Amino acid sequence: MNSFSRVQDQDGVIEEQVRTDRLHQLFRQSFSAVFGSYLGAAMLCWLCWDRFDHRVMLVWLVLLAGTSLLRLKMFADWFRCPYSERTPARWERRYWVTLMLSAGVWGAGALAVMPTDDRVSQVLVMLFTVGMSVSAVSCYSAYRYMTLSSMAMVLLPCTLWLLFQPSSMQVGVAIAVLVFSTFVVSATRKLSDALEKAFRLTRQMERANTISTHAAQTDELTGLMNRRAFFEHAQLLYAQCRQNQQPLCALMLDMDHFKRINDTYGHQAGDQVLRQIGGVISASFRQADVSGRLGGEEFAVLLPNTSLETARDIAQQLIESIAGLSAEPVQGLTASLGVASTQGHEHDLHGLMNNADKALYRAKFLGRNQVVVAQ
Ligand SMILES: Nc1nc2c(ncn2[C@@H]2O[C@H](COP(=O)(O)OP(=O)(O)OP(=O)(O)O)[C@@H](O)[C@H]2O)c(=O)[nH]1
Repeated sequence: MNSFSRVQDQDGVIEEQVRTDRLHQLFRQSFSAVFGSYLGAAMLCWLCWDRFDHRVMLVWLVLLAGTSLLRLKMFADWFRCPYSERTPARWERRYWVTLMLSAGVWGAGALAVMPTDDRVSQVLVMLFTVGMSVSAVSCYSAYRYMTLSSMAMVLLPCTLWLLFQPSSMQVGVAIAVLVFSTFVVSATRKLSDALEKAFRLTRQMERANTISTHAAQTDELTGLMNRRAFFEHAQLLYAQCRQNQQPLCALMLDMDHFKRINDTYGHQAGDQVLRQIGGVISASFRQADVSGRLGGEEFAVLLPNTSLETARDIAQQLIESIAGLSAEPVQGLTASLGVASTQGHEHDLHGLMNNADKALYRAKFLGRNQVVVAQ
């Protein structure tokens, strides 16, 4: 994969994360709206009890109760759903459908209960529909299209009806509502843009932080942990093994006559060898093991819950894997290894590493290309 498509890929991941953040925000923001919309309708009915047709009012409230229950069921499913399954692909459509149902019943019901010959009731109904639309801005701002369409479903039926009435007062109210709505519509754009920008910035900062942390901990040449990161992880592993009363083994590896490789084939060939050693180490150990390049051509690995015998066998296999490497034009690569364990010893991490180091130098002293176990 080239760097351009990698960047595109990462941008795609961020876009998906932003979409998911918006969905979570939508669910967080709008739970109370389910009760709010029903209460609004109930309050309007109570205020206009003597002015509305009771049968129409009852049908409206029953239908609204149905859509509210549908929405509550959706929220219950959302809260029960595992975090990993709260994805836009799974929830956006369901949310949209229930919202449209609920807003549609609200808007159509408001028109149905509104008496054609009672101006006071008409103004009250309009007051409530405007109130409902404004609260949609605060509840659904993470999704502009949801805000706008729920506003339209609630507001438009009554407003359009008023707009085509003979009285100038009714037409005036409808025009005022439409003018007012245009301001709200432009506010929704700014609000949802600001939210999206905030989500994107947060995700980009998280990504930059991950990249810089990884860079600060990684040895560029081999891809293994660098010295500092190795000792940070080693401390944690040591404490964990001590707490669980498990043995911890340390392997110290040093390439033999590496200076000769550099001098004979050049520094770049030496770098290539180190890269290959990094590859062998990465491929040879478990996830629970901690490995790193301590500097130059020296590497270390910590093996938790491993006996000294197993660690020695692993070190021997490592020598064989290195001998089998083909790093043209370099031939006959060898390494020396020192192995030590906390088993039967009372030393701390530095004591353990020191013992492995002493064993390594003994391996060098004994002629290199071998494993020596610390006594
Ligand atoms: N190519 C390359 N060489 C490095 C790097 N870091 C250290 N070296 C070289 O590794 C060599 C280490 O040499 P020495 O410490 O004398 O060890 P050696 O030649 O391997 O000898 P023994 O360890 O005694 O077998 C030096 O020449 C360093 O310059 C690196 O990142 N890349």
